[in-house]
Amino acid sequence: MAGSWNGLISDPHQTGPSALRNSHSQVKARTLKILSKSLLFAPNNQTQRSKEQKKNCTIKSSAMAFGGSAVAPPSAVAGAGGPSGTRQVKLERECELRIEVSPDSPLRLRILAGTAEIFGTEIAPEIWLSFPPGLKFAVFSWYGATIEMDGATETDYTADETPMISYVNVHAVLEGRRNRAKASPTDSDLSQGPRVIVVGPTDSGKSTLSRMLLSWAAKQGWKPTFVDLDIGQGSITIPGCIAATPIELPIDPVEGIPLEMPLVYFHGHPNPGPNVDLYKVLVKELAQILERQFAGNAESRAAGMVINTMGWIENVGYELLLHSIDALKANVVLVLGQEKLFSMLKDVLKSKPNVDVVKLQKSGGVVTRLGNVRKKARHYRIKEYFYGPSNDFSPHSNTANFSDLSIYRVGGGPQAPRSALPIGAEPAADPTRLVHVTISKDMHHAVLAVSYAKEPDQIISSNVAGFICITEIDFDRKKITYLAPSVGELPGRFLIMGSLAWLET
Ligand SMILES: Nc1ncnc2c1ncn2[C@@H]1O[C@H](COP(=O)(O)OP(=O)(O)OP(=O)(O)O)[C@@H](O)[C@H]1O
Repeated sequence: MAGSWNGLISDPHQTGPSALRNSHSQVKARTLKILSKSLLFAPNNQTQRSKEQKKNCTIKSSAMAFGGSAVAPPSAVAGAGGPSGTRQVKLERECELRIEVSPDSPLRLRILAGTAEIFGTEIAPEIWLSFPPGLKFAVFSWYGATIEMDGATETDYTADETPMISYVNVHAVLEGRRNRAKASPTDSDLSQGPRVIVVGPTDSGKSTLSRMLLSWAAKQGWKPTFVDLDIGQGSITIPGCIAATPIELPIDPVEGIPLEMPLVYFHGHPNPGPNVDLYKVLVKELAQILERQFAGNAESRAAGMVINTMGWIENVGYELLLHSIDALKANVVLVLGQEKLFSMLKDVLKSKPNVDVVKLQKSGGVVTRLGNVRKKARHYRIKEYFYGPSNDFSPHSNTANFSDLSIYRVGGGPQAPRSALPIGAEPAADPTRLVHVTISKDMHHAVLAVSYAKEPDQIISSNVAGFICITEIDFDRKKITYLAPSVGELPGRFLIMGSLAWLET
């Protein structure tokens, strides 16, 4: 093992982000073609920006050095209550500026001096970045920085106590494992890099930690695979999905995960409750495809994966976590902010000596989101899918005949009539039964996934190309009008319906 999970790294220059840069830029030419089918439908004008970001990303290895954690208090503290206008904040080393952008207007921010990063991605000096209303984030500096803000915030304050050192220590251990995997013969088990799963209750900072680990790894030239199993607040595509995508560059702090080639499976609901078995089936499907992909690509196998999970950790939620750990063969379990979950997992996984269960502190900056905020966030993710994070995509309103589309639901309906069952047995709904749906007025505003399946019986095991939202149904002319991310025919005729709906406001 290349270091301990909670110990400090003695030589950050060996593990800092630029230490591996050259060796990895040599392998970069072999572009990762991880996923056979991409989200064709997804608008894709984020690439250029990510590349520019990369040009500007120059974290030096020293910027990731760490040691003690006692830090002098920051010299500027803006209190809650929505300061506005242009102002500067001086961040001391290993401190962070926590910001909730005003719900009504965007915030501009730039680095005037020093270096700082947002959730693992370094911010280019002097360039203004614009953050959308309501966004919650932190600007962290390893060595100190002066930040300028322009616009209103709901709150902004600096914090000198963060768990960042323990997080970067985890990164360093993962880095060691990736290097060891890369140096191992490709046909040996040792060539598999870390498969990290981040677990914890809702609002413990799972997505944020996943993002940091991915961005730090990408910064060093790895292309780790991000697997997002959080169907409520997923960050790869719209809610109701599980998805995976390679991360080739540090994640853009404003635009998020690039939608270049995600592998997406549609559950259709913002929590697994309505169809727990389907959730398991989809996680298994996704795991199998990734397994195949890793088998043929030593580079992505060595880089490994970071898996984000749901905050549902009790009862069935806990079972689903165990199922995901098993299906994706996770070998590092990072438990955020919950002692009970940590000891339960440690206990149940002690029979697997190759699995490390590591407890990490939750950041005090993580914002708790109530039900209505989560609902809003889901709505915003769907809007973002069609219109882009900066409202710069152009979705299209298209029309189709009823007969052109075949819409299915997964689950529901009795599996067999009572008469066909053994005496005393109750008919149960088959969770993976496909049910053909007749177009009705209830489908107004429904968000449907477009399946890559060629035949109905392939629908459950197929990934999806993208999504449409039904905006109008004309029963007289038997026509449906829908919003799609692009013009032209749908990439498949089979559509999957769940409970997701979106009303453009
Ligand atoms: N250090 C921080 N400072 C300010 N905001 C933060 C910080 N860390 C996380 N946040 C914000 O807190 C919110 C919750 O964090 P995050 O999404 O990582 O939690 P989560 O455990 O994944 O939640 P869930 O399980 O509900 O999806 C997000 O809006 C995130 O941007």
